[in-house]
Amino acid sequence: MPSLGRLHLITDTRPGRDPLTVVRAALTAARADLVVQVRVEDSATDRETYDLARRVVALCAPYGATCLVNDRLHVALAVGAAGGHVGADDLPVAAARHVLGPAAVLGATAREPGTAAAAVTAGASYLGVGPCRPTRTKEGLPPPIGMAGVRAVAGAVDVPVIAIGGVTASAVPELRAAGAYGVAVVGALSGAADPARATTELIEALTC
Ligand SMILES: Cc1ncc(COP(=O)(O)OP(=O)(O)O)c(N)n1
Ligand SMILES: Cc1ncsc1CCOP(=O)(O)O
Ligand SMILES: [Mg+2]
Repeated sequence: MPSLGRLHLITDTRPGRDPLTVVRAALTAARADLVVQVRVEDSATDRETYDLARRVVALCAPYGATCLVNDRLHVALAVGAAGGHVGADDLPVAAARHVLGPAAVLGATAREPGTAAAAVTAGASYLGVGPCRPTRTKEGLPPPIGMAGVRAVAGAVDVPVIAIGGVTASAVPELRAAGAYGVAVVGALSGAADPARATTELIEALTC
């Protein structure tokens, strides 16, 4: 399996956003270092999710970038995505691994070392860890775990830790120092005036 990209762009499908324009811009800057996670609103239909994911897979392919699908693993399989991401309200990790198969990339959300280690045992190939900082992008989240929380999880597992929640380029050095392998962002790219430039800044912070 190729190594996991360090910058995960999660699509912002809130009203008024233009996720495909942001994906295109990020791909030109990050190329194969980019992982695009297709994440839609809960109210989106499977058909809408499929149509978006199919387009993201096609955009990623020429760059060798990775496309994952959040929650809806049947969509991941249908569009030929590299894998998916599951959390507490989704299929259990072992069931997700069963659905996707042994070669797929499978991410799982974790906030503390015990659940993180259990997710890896169940078949997760990376962990999404957070929210590490305050964010307004998703409602109903538990309190941020901070750098100490990221460090605790990273110390407990041997798979890549992807920090999520309020991540900006300026936060990347302390996240890396805490053991994060990479970061997942919505607002840092979706809300950027120049998403390609913002992508370059994140990649430089992640690879310097
Ligand atoms: C990389 C990454 N980490 C965490 C999440 C959150 O997943 P989940 O807890 O299932 O919440 P939703 O995104 O489904 O609302 C993620 N998507 N990606
Ligand atoms: C889906 C999700 N899960 C935890 S934080 C988050 C949203 C992260 O968005 P942002 O990068 O804008 O803080
Ligand atoms: Mg989920």
